[in-house]
Amino acid sequence: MGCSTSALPNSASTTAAPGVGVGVGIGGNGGGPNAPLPPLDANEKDGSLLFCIKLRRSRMRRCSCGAVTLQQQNGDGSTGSATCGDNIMCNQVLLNPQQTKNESDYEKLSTGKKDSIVTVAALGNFTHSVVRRATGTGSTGTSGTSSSGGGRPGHRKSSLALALTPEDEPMDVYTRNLMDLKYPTVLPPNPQLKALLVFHKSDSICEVVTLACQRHQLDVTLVKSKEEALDTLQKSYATAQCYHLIIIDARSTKGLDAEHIARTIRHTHGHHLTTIIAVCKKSFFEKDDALIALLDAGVNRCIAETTNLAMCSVELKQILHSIIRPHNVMSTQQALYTALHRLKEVVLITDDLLRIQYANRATERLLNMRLDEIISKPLADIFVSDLSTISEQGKSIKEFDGILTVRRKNQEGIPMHVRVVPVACIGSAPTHLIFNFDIPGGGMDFIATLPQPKEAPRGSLHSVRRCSFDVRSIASDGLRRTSLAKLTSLPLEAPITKIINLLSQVQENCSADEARLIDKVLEFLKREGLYSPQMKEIRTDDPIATDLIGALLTGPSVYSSRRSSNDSIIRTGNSTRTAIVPAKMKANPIVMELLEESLSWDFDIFKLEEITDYHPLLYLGMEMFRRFDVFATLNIDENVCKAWLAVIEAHYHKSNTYHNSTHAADVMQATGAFITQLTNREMVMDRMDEATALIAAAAHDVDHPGRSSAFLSNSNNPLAILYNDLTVLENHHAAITFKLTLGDDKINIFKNLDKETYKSARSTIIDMILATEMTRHFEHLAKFVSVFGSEVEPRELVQSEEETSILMRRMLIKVADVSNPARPMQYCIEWARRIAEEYFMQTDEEKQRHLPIVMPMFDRATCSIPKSQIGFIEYIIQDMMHAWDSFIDMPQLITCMQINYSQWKKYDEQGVNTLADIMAKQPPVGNKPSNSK
Ligand SMILES: Nc1ncnc2c1ncn2[C@@H]1O[C@@H]2COP(=O)(O)O[C@H]2[C@H]1O
Repeated sequence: MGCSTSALPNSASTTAAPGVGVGVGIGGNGGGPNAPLPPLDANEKDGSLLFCIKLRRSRMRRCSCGAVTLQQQNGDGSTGSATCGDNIMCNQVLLNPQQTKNESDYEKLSTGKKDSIVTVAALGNFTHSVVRRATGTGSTGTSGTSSSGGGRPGHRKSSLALALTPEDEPMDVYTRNLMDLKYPTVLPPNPQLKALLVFHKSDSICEVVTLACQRHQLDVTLVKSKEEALDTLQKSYATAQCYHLIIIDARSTKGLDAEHIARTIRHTHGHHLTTIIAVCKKSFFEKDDALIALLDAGVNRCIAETTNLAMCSVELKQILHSIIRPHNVMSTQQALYTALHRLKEVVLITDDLLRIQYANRATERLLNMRLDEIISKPLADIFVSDLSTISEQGKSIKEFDGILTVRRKNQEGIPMHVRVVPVACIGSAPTHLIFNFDIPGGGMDFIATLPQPKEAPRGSLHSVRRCSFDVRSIASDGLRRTSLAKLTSLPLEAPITKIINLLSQVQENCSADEARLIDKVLEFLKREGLYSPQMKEIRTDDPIATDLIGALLTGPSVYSSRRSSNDSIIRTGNSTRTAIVPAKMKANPIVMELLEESLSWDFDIFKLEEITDYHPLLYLGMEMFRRFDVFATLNIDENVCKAWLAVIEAHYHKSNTYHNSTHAADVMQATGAFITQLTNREMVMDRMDEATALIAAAAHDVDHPGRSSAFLSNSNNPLAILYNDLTVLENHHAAITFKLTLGDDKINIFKNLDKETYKSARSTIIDMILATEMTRHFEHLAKFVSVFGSEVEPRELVQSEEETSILMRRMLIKVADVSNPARPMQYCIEWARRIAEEYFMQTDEEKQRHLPIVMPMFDRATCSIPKSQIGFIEYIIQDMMHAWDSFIDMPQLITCMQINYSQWKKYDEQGVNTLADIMAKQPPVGNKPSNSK
């Protein structure tokens, strides 16, 4: 738990911000404790001083004297406010735009000298009121005499100064400096800055850092361990708070692993703009490796330890200026993008070579094109008019204003009034040109009368830009979906999506009552069951592909009629396997070296299998758990996780050539790689989602008997009886995972979760494991494509954001489960060999026991492995990989898949068919799996 600074020594000395907020603008005030009031400037008349109040919608406002004023927005627009204190002159008064009309309201608030509202100024979207401040004795200069302010008597905080950093600025009061006006940007949010200090002991260095933070009016929380730090961040996330600055003690790795903490924080949702500082030993600065490792882990700056408060304070001040302030400003760009995107006016931005870099939604509508048809195109493609004048003008940094004819898709040109503004982003030559189109007749009505693009995803190329969101917010980020545009071209759109699209369109133009009814209809239509797959017709003359695809995608009923009378029951996994946890697992340097690459797509899982003596899941699992901080998320000891992995691994059958613990480790590895890529794309899953995804991956095939569900049904296996032939294996994998886990306290990784969290984790894990069942493959894929590739907002297609997240997690594990055809070729071939061998063994047993033969073509004597792989890729893998790549942006999946596909085609042409043929061409990777249990 984090301890508040009140527990720290000297925490009381936080009141003043010495030497900051030098008054250089309107109403500037030195702001230091003893700073004199600034001289009157040209704006002052009759002893009055002008200053700015930015009007905001928030209800709680802090007056500069430190008290909080409550603003009540009344229905009629008037504002009822409480004053800040007992007869104290308040030098900020909280106004809304309506209030500015009513000076008397304001006067009522100022119970001392009267301030008055002089004018209202508008800057961008924000309205500012210029307020004439009463001066003279008893005025604001002495407001600090209030006991409510918490400031020293006579001290006036820097609230009226032109603040240099947000922390210098008082809440809700901004003055704009010249740079802001010249290079307009959205002013950053201006909350109380919070610092999280991670020091494992409160020594003199920690004390000095704390004091320096307090000097700069940071709200400090001190924690002593990585777990506490992450816990505090997680809690702050839940309460929509944030830490702007995190300072980690990096002086020794004994107490804290600063590098790991920094990396974890940096990968945690919402922390890409958090400033992370490492306090290092002075000696670290003599050699660069330790510091570079910290910086690579996401630390913004390393500072040397010091017991000198002044030095530390200056260092901190520089950080506030040069990192935190720009980060705060950067964080506001999202608002600008959103505003631009939603603008009814047509805005388009090109680079200096007139290639389109950005187009807002209105541009799509105007041009009747989808974003992927617009972005990166030469501007000349969308104009009939000659553009040479513009480019000439652009080079000499002049604006253009004139009539140009725009070419709509498949239509004749439309003359438009176009204004072009060149902008220089770096250097003085224009790097970008902003195009603003005036619509003839004005307004959006004109655009609405134009035929609209049929399948335009409502997004922009900025989907690829870094956007802050987690999977749950996918629904609210229209931008994100552009890269999914190509999904709509997959032949998988469920008819239901079309219906919802049409109804949503009708809804826009109907009465309120009709709209309500349509809402109800939509609610029904969004229910899960209606997303029956529009299954791709299997058009293949190849009997092997037909066999395989049929067996994978069809339910058990097909086989039930083929049951033979002399079916027997096979024994399924032994639930009392003993797990051997290698005692020295950490000490093996070869394993550790290999695991360094454990998030890479070409990770050698077969080598891991070999060097861990068939314990790849234990080693890989611990590495994944460590990397994704599962121990902290589950609040569980590492040894419990280790024991859990060992038991789960022991319940995978070594005798299976494919469905063994190496496959589980492989799926877990792919899951880790996908989570990392989602994080890179800032589509962050929360920590619990990551943990449950990894657990589901590790356990998703546990106790697999090496035979398919159809085989179990055909052979009256007790599991098939238990689960009524429905999703037999996956139900068993999920059930046995929890049976094993809950059955032994020593491996119960969930034991420290509260009831609700456990319930939700359990449900996620079960859902993910069940999603690996192939009979619902097209259903899952169709829904994923429908929701993430649709032009309709995802939230309009699903019941809830949680459902969106579920769809994503299902696809994640599905792709991980059958990612082997998209792995580097040598691994892909080895997996194909292993699955073929397992299928052959099933066929052998079916023959031997006179059971129906589920895949007759998978006979070791005759089967063509390349043909089976070609079919598998064409019918199962290809569309799914494209869909997933569109979502996650991992082009190597597609590249590998295409290379493998070509290789299988080549083998097929060469007549390289049987396992023996393949082996001759491509010897197995790693050790051959043992065939004995
Ligand atoms: N390379 C492959 N070739 C053929 N079938 C495969 C291949 N990889 C995975 N599968 C099948 O896809 C199924 C996915 O779910 P399972 O792991 O239960 O069982 C898997 C295999 O039956």
